[in-house]
Amino acid sequence: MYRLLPTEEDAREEDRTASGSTFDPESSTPRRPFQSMAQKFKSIAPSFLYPGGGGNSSSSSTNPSSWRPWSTTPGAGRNNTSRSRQRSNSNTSGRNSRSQPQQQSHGLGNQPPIKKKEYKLDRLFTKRLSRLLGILLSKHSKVLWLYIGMTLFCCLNEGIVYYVGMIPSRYYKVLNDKDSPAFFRLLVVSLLTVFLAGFGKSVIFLMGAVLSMEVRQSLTLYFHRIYIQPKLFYRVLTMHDEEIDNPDQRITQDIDKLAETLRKLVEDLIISPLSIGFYTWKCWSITGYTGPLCIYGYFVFSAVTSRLLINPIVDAVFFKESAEGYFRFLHVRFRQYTESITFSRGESEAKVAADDSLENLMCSQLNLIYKELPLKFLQQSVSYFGSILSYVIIAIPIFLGHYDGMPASDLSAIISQSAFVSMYLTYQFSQIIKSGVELSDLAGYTSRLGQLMEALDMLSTEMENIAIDYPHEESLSMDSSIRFENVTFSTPAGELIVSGFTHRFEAGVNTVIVGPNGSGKTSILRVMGGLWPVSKGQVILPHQYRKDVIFLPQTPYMTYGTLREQLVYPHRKMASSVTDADILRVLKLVRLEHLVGIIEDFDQVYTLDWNKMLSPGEQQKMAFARLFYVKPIFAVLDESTCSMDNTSEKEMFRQCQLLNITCITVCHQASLERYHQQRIALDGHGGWSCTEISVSQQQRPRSQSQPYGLGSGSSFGGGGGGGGSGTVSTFTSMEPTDDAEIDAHTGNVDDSE
Ligand SMILES: Nc1ncnc2c1ncn2[C@@H]1O[C@H](COP(=O)(O)OP(=O)(O)OP(=O)(O)O)[C@@H](O)[C@H]1O
Repeated sequence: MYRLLPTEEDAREEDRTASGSTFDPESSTPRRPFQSMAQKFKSIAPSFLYPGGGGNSSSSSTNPSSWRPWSTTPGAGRNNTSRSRQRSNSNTSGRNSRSQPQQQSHGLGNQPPIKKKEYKLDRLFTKRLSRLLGILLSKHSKVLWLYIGMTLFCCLNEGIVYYVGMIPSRYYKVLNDKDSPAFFRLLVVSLLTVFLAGFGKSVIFLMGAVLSMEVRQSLTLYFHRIYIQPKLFYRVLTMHDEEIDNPDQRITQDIDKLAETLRKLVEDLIISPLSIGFYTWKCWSITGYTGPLCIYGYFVFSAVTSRLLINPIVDAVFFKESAEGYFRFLHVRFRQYTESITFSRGESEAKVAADDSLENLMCSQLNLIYKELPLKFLQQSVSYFGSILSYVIIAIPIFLGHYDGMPASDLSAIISQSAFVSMYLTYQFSQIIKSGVELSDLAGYTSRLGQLMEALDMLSTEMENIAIDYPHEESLSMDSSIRFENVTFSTPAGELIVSGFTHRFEAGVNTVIVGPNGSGKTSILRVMGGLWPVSKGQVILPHQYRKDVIFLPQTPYMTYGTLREQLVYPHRKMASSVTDADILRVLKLVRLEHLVGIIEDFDQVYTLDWNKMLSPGEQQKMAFARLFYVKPIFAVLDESTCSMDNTSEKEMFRQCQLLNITCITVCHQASLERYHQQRIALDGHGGWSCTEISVSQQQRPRSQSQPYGLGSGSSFGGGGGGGGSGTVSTFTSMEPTDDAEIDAHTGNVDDSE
């Protein structure tokens, strides 16, 4: 069966077990000021929150050279079994890598330290941001046009804002002069301009919101394109889940937050250079050089101080987002495994895990809040002090006597103008300082997305190299067999699974693959499907491989949609060509006719309900319905009938035979042999054997059939434990398994039919 990799939760559970301690949120130390909180966060956060930590730099997520061993390098040659094993020994990879850092960091107070300088505003950030901006600002992108439109509109609005800013000084003048007609004219004009300024601001807000949406859409589409790719998707989620935590969260949430942050930055800063130039000139003309000098000095001081305060925030944002992803992931898993948890009465353990994860999240959030505090303080002080500064600036020329002899009405107008101009200039600068927080958020999100992009790049290169070094060739002839020629392959952790496997899966000859747990039965299918590379040999697939070979996993994927779409999954576009008669025919073949009474009609869309409406056995039948609709040459079945009753199971194989579908079956029930003509047995140490299943064996009642591993006369090809291929040994080394019991137990029922 397809093996679920240990998740972070499993890892942490192992971690706790190893340390002999259980985290109890109730008894954990009370929250103390920032330092102790951060320490506590470090101590309880899962190790994946510290990429490359634990003093074990080889597991760093950002260091390409430390990528997991299974990856191939350009031009890597064949015969790398021993090399991959070497690599697996020297690297913290695969299953070993999961436990190693945990052993170092187990318990609650022995976590590896945060790599303080990992995420900050540096060259790497600039590189990653430029790449993201490159995606956004490509030639025909709407983002570019929105940005240009927003810039123009902001410039226009700035003109109106300046006009509004000058209105008070004109009021001072007309009021001082007691000029009533001028006052009423000014009133009308000011009302109109204020209205225009308000309208301008709301249009800018609208454009900003659309811009943020477009940014999100463009980036998400880009990530969908590079992430949801054949095989690569699988590799990220199953083999690189340690390096890239929660890619789903990065795509669904981090991009959204990045888009929102970019919107704020653009809105705040889009025309800052223009406004700063203009208001510097205006300020100079009113106050002389002292005004701009004071404001610029003030800005430089604030900018340097805020720069120092930003870097720690970038780290904190990154870790908070990781903790957020983990927390959400845990709840998704609860939903997914709700029944298993309830059956095993695991609710309290689930609660502890959820509380624990929430505690991590709260710690990282508090950590972020504390780290943002000094910056917030600086920002607030900068903006309040700015208003005082504007009066200090005009005070200088007044006290120096530059405006001596000027009428009071003119002087008050000048004071008002100067106050507005210098306040607006400091405001522009304070916006830049304020953007510091946004910039630190942006850097955090950029790191997370940058990491994902880099990992995906690396994996696609890996995939290309796999394609070059270990080709899964599609046969050029019309030969419809699947051929393994001297194939050797290992697990991602480098453990040899099968050595020198040579076999021809012929159409019309059903083959069963058997062996103890973990011996590599599913892995042979993974190699056949091109999910795993081989280190030696070749796999040759039928000419129309995609059409002729269909894989049925133990837990089929129930797609969201109509029954019609369910049936043609994954070829949704074909749904319209499926007639109602087709549906009824295949439902009957798999004994799911009762569905017709359950669903409203064949075009009614169902989402999660498919999993609720169909039991695991029925879901497996639905997978067979897809198979019977497509009628390929080969059906590759990975324990695909394990949840079915015996009668249904028998019926599925009978239908396969009637429809000329050849089965390649991985299974544990020896009873299934009766539907096959060939048996491939794996010993779990690289050895394998292939034997014919005699007619008498096929028809023997199940209670008398031998359990796997005891078939006399079988012989191994390949080297047990990685020995030279071609050695022959008897099959007796394999232990009898529980299959005998299952067999005897279920056999009676079946045989009675
Ligand atoms: N993604 C992975 N990373 C590391 N090792 C893996 C991975 N997937 C599978 N393995 C290892 O490969 C070996 C073979 O696994 P496989 O799933 O092929 O076994 P199987 O014979 O199908 O087992 P079962 O009978 O339990 O279904 C196992 O030791 C397993 O731990």
